[in-house]
Amino acid sequence: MQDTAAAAPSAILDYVTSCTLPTPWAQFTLHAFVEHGTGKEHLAMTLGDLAGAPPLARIHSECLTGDVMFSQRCDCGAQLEGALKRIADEGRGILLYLRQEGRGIGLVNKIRAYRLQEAGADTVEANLQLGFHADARNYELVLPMLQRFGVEAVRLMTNNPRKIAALEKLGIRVAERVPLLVNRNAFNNGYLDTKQAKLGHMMTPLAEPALDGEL
Ligand SMILES: Nc1nc2c(ncn2[C@@H]2O[C@H](COP(=O)(O)OP(=O)(O)OP(=O)(O)O)[C@@H](O)[C@H]2O)c(=O)[nH]1
Ligand SMILES: [Zn+2]
Repeated sequence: MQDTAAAAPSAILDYVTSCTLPTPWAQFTLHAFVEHGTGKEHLAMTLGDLAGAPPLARIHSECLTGDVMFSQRCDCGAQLEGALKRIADEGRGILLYLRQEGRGIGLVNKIRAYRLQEAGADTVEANLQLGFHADARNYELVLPMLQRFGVEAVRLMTNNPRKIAALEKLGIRVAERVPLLVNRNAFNNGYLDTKQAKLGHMMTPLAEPALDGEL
């Protein structure tokens, strides 16, 4: 059964239900959405009152290997943890967890792409060799998800200029970009350099105090 929704129904996904989610850093509320057509289950984690000034926000793309299995090939797990810690520090914010694994190509294809990377391709070349775009993600779900919480503008934790452009195209104002530079290591150094060189990621040093393990 669907809970009573505060926002108008969306044509592309349903808000279903929520529960409290205690984490090491704060007690969040976890919200479940189901996308029409694909049936994919997308999540939001919220903390505090989101009305008023643009809240701190993270739009996180699923990375099972990084978020769950502690993979050091990428920076995803550390970014997820860093984003939740920052929201907890402010006592207010929202994280959307979008099920677009492997920049939208899925887990099995990401593993194929990793295998090609072991043979010398970089992260972009591997996607292209498999017949995919370098980045196959779509952010259209973000608008109805944020609308569910009355959020029209955000302070976005990201290094990805294409994510900012995608949100602004949807009509979501990015009031500020908050860099999220975490866990550069011997295994993901080349991957992060390729993201900067070929995907335009902004790998600038932070102008604010670093989190544990942050660059
Ligand atoms: N296809 C592919 N996907 C990858 C690879 N490494 C990580 N990913 C996926 O990339 C997504 C995260 O993309 P990133 O570019 O790290 O981060 P972003 O969300 O675009 O940018 P930030 O907001 O700065 O973190 C997740 O869906 C990961 O599963 C890879 O080598 N190949
Ligand atoms: Zn990852």
